Amino acid sequence: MKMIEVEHLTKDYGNKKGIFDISFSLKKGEIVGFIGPNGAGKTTTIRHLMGFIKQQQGSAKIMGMDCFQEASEIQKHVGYLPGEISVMEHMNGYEFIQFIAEMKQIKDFQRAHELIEYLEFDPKVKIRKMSKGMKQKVGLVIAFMQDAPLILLDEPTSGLDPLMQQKFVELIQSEQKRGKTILMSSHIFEEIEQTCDRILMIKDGRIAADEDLNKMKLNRSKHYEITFANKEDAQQFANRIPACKRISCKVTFLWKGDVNVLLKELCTFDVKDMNARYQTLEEVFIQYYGEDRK
Ligand SMILES: Nc1ncnc2c1ncn2[C@@H]1O[C@H](COP(=O)(O)OP(=O)(O)OP(=O)(O)O)[C@@H](O)[C@H]1O
Repeated sequence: MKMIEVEHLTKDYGNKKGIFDISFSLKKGEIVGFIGPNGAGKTTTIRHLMGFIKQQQGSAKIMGMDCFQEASEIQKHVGYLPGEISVMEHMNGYEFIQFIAEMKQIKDFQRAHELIEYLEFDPKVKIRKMSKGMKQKVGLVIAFMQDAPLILLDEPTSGLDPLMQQKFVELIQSEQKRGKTILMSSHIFEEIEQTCDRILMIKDGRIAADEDLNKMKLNRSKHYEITFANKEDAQQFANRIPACKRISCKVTFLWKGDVNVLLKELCTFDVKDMNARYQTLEEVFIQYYGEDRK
């Protein structure tokens, strides 16, 4: 059975806004990044999965259950971090976590305590006095404390500093080892690259890409930057390399073939410096799906 199964899901808000004919599924144990520009439809899709919105067409199922009709049953099995956390400002962090735990009938607080310690924040601070990042940590504790098999995270690292973003990445990696299935929306390719097996890209309310990241990593090219002793050499070399760019003595290009072919070409020139690195995931996406992917 699929953990998530979305088929032809549509919610038309008018003016070309909403989500249109969205289909995808997640198997148990998959960690999937949901990426797309502001307003693309990520939150709308996730809110359908949580049963907060009724679809106009199509269907959304979690563990075989209809997301809207069986929302309360589904929420028992799903950890959820909303994009915007609406919290009880008068409570402190711990009181709020307890309040949600009671609603979700969670009896064991061990995991919540572990997460509070891991995310390094003081849960006794009143929520109204918390920074955005601290509130986000409260939201993360709530999403993970239930030890649910499926976790939906809407912009999980928004407001977190780089150190905490890294801790978040490690948290996802350890949850994956524990067999969790996770769908997380993000604007940050690097974060998706570090944590996910698959990437779903949404644009203008439609799925624009559904790619296996490991296959994509195997297929990516290397980005070379070569500095020649003079402009003439740089130009002569550039004439032999398709789709390269030359600025003064420097030539940059992508290369996927046999590196020996490249080295043979290069040895006839006076090379001053050479840098090579794998393309980033973001660069691969720009290459496949165009500059306007965001
Ligand atoms: N209740 C609503 N009524 C009308 N339009 C809406 C409603 N909810 C969302 N929209 C519109 O639908 C589109 C998709 O919004 P959504 O919040 O799903 O995008 P998103 O991909 O999560 O964006 P972001 O990255 O900014 O959070 C946006 O244009 C938004 O303005």
